[in-house]
Amino acid sequence: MKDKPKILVGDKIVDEALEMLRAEADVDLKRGIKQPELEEIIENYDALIVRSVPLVTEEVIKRGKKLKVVGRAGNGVDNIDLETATQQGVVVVNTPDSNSFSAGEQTIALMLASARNLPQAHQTVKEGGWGRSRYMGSELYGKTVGIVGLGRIGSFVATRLKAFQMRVIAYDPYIPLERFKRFGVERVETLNELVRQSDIITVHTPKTEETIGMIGKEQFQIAKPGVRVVNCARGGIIDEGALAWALEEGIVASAALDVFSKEPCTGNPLLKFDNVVVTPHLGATTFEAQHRVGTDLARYVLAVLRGEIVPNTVNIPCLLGEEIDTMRPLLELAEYLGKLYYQLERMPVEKVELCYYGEIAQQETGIITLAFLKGLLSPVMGDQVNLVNATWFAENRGIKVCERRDESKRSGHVNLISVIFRGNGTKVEFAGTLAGDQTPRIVRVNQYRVDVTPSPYMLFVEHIDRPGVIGPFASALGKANINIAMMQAARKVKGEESMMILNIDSAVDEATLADLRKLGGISNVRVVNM
Ligand SMILES: NC(=O)C1=CN([C@@H]2O[C@H](COP(=O)(O)OP(=O)(O)OC[C@H]3O[C@@H](n4cnc5c(N)ncnc54)[C@H](O)[C@@H]3O)[C@@H](O)[C@H]2O)C=CC1
Ligand SMILES: O=C(O)CCC(=O)C(=O)O
Repeated sequence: MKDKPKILVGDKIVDEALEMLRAEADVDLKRGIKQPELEEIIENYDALIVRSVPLVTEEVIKRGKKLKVVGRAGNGVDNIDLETATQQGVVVVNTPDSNSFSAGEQTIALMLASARNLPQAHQTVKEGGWGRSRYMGSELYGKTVGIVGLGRIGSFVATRLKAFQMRVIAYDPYIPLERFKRFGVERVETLNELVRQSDIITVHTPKTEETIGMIGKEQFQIAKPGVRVVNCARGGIIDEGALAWALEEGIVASAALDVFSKEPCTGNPLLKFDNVVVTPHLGATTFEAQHRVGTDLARYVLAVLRGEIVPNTVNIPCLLGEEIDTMRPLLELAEYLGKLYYQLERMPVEKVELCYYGEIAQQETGIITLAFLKGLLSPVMGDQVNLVNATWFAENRGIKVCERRDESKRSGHVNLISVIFRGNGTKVEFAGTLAGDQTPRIVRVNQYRVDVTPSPYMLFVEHIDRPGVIGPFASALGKANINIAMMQAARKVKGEESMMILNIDSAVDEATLADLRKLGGISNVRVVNM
């Protein structure tokens, strides 16, 4: 019996999620695990589950010799070294949709709390005071809110703030105008334009090289006096030093922060300002979000461990849940076409051209190309290659990969994947399609038109097209007790070099192969295992 996979859970996830994991795996829960311990024990685990801590560094991933998947219970993956995970073939999955409502609501809660001085007033009353005049606030009604990043959370915040009758403007150069229209948001062309017009600025981008410090001194210098800022995305998107300066200068009326460049944020200079409202990274901390995050992630991690493709895989092209089912047969076909190459040919590959014809050309083909590369490299690299690192391995082996899409049908097929391999000045071509029942079929092997269903044991035989060749070949297999399930002969020109492809029911041993190769009219016999 196969050993159960081992999963290390490095932070709190809901009990229901733990139960789901325990049904299929051995689970160790080490809430709040520290870096040195993580590095020491990670080699024992197939999967690691984290929240925004601990850091999943290069060291952690490289030491995780068995590690197949890192699950992030939440959205931001800035605590995971994605590059190393990708190189090592470790799948990184997250649950970006599961906590958006909570993070969006926290943003609005923070916005209101800081505009109305709620935490400060609360504290005064608790301490026996009253002091109503000290806590004069501002309405949201009629104000302009500037949203930086109109993704999941930004758009959630936009639609809620419209109900407050605010004017909502947004800056997000990476999304089409249609998305702004859908949420009734005015698009501004530049960040500075957003800053100039906003009474409140709220940031909702990921933390990237481009977004770190994007609201900095330059922006505070052109902002409306009395601007308020909210950061419920990632610490440092609003530059903390520049914010402290703008608070000192009285440019910023208030700031509300759920996230910090260093967390926990003990000792952060922003804490000394009365008009800075803070929470300890609570955006996703609701019962509902944690339930969704935990159970969604448990499902994804277990599926990856079973070898399935899941939505929200961060380091392969993103697929939606329902797309995966449509894609599965195409991925299988592409992998077969890849697997065929090094089993039939010896020429080193310099360039691969994948051409997607027909309906398939309308699909997101990136992942199909990955499946092809996985198939291509696995006969020479074994299990270490997977969808995640296939591109990296191909690049490292100097294989250039090009994709082309053409929506017209080719050779009468509704879908066709054609692959041309180039190297040493020569060219090899395979093509495949899906039959009506969605089973993968190989329909071209170089100049031969065929129609073959890939199977675990196959023989590709080059022979002369003349009587008395195929019969003895089949008899020799029979004598070796190897059953032929299917057989197909293809030729270009009558009487010349031809190809026969056989699906057989068991492996052929070396001695039988040697006998087959000696038969009259046979020029080459190659074994293909799919
Ligand atoms: N405080 C908390 O507990 C939580 C924080 N988050 C954080 O919230 C942020 C937003 O999350 P989602 O909305 O789910 O992400 P998302 O990926 O759906 O949206 C991000 C948007 O930012 C835009 N963007 C990227 N670079 C930009 C730039 N330079 N200028 C303007 N726009 C840019 C993208 O085009 C995209 O539309 C992330 O940083 C995430 O980690 C998410 C959940 C909980
Ligand atoms: O609660 C957490 O783990 C952090 C949530 C978060 O920041 C995220 O999902 O990006």
